[in-house]
Amino acid sequence: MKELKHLNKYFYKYRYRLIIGVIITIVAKIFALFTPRLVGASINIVSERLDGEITQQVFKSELLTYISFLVGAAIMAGLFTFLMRQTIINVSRYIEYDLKNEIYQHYQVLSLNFYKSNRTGDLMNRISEDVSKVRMYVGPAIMYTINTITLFAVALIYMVSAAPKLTLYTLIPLPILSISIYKLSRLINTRSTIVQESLSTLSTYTQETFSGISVIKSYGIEARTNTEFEGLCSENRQKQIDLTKVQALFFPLMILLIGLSNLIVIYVGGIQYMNGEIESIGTIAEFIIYVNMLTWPVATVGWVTSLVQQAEASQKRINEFLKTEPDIKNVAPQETPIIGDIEFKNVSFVYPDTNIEALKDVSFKIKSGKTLAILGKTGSGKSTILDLIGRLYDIDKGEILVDATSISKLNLNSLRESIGYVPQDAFLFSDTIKNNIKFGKENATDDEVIEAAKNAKVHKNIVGFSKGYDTILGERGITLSGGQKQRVSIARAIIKKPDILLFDDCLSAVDTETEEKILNNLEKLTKDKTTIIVSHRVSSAKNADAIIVLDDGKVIQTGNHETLVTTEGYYKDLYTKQLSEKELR
Ligand SMILES: Nc1ncnc2c1ncn2[C@@H]1O[C@H](COP(=O)(O)OP(=O)(O)OP(=O)(O)O)[C@@H](O)[C@H]1O
Repeated sequence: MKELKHLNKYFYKYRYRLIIGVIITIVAKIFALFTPRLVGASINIVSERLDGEITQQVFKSELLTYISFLVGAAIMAGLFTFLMRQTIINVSRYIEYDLKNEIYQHYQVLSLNFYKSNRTGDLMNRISEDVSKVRMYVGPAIMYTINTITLFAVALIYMVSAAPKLTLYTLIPLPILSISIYKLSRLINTRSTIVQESLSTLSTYTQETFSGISVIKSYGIEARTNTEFEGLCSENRQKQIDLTKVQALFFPLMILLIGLSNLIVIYVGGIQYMNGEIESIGTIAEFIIYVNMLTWPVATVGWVTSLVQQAEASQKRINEFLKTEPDIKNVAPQETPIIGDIEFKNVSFVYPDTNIEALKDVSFKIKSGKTLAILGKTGSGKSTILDLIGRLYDIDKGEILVDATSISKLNLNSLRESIGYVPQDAFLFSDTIKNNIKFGKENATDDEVIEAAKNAKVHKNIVGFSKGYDTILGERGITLSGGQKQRVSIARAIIKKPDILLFDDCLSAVDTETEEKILNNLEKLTKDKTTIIVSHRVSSAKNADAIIVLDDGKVIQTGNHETLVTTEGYYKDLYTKQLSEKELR
């Protein structure tokens, strides 16, 4: 129960509703327990009339009274049972909602490293499956426990006062029932987990094949994927059948044990009645109802125990993540205004998960309002520089300064808000184009959206769609071409009018003519902003105020277009190669 202590703050938050729920549960059970007594009394009246002890008139009026009470008690029990669910189960839903939000908000502050070391499926499971299991503890488990305790307490008082010896005999099979249900529930849970795992493998496989459907079709491997899917499906079917087998035992086991208890009541009760140990025949009827009323709560003791165990395990998994501290800490609570001077001083960086040394002793400086281009072979560390400016990772050696202050000392929000970042793989949400652009500035007007799209040279494409800016993009924006996606992504960054703009090879899928037009627009827009353009093309770099060339994490060339085209090295070679390619076209 150690892990479940985390929920105490929520129990406290909803304490009044919970207390009312507990009172309602107790009242509901007290009303429910009137039934056996009233049935017993009604049968006694019948017996007394048969023995001629009371007149027909007394018999009629008493029976009618009992029946009215029976109906009244049933209605009240029903009403309070309804209210019981409305309070306790509702509280469990409130807590489920709070817990989900708590986990989600915590996920948001965790660093990229956390996301790399944990699988997406695992993150999703903890916020959905695990929270649902915890809810079962908060709601049903607590409700059934109060239910069982109240029923037992009240019923036992009634039963012992009516027939103590018979009570003892009646209760004998109940612990057996409870233990068997507990064992069965554990078996059901183990098998359900296996089924869940197989379902998640199946859905991951299906999702991947749908996302990569164009690759599957172009390679003509539909038949192979069909066979693999069938294999996974048949595995899943077998696991489901195994689960159904144990689930199917649940009710027969209960019926068997209820039957056994009924037999004991009739047999022992009958003998006791004949021996005169029990005064009235109605007591036997009363006990039969008690047995039936107590069976389900007793069964739930086993079930609830396994629910609590599962909830404990789930909460443990949730707590593991909630206790994870973000690697990147904000040490400056005050907002820091950013101008945009950037300096790297002997920066080295090793990716913690792969141990790849992506940057080695990198130094460069860029003044606010200037443009820096970074070129270099693939894997040379260009994107890493951009990630480090946004403090997605903290560095091991050296210093990164923004406005002459180490970025680790700047307010993290201010730093990130001052950056407009266009990633290498443009990620668009399944939403309208307009909202995808507005993502950069939530309160942007339509005119601002259009202006940003015009500057990113994508406006004409957008108005070409029948729904224009309201065109919904499919999953990952599949209705747009690669170049269109990149340009929408650029519009999203420039609408924000940030002080620092980072473009990560984001014109690679755009033809050189459009690239030139976009760069011209950007030149105007970024006049007073710090701009870093990562590219493989000289055309994107040639107008930059400064250019650095990276190779294997090291800066191997620094200068501007004019100086670098006249110096032997990577830049000049690239320039010559790309110039001849252009001439060939
Ligand atoms: N998130 C990451 N985790 C671990 N290693 C990484 C990560 N990102 C990049 N690397 C490694 O760091 C090195 C530099 O990668 P980076 O993405 O900065 O290169 P790049 O110059 O931008 O390459 P490209 O031109 O192909 O985009 C590579 O060896 C890469 O494998």
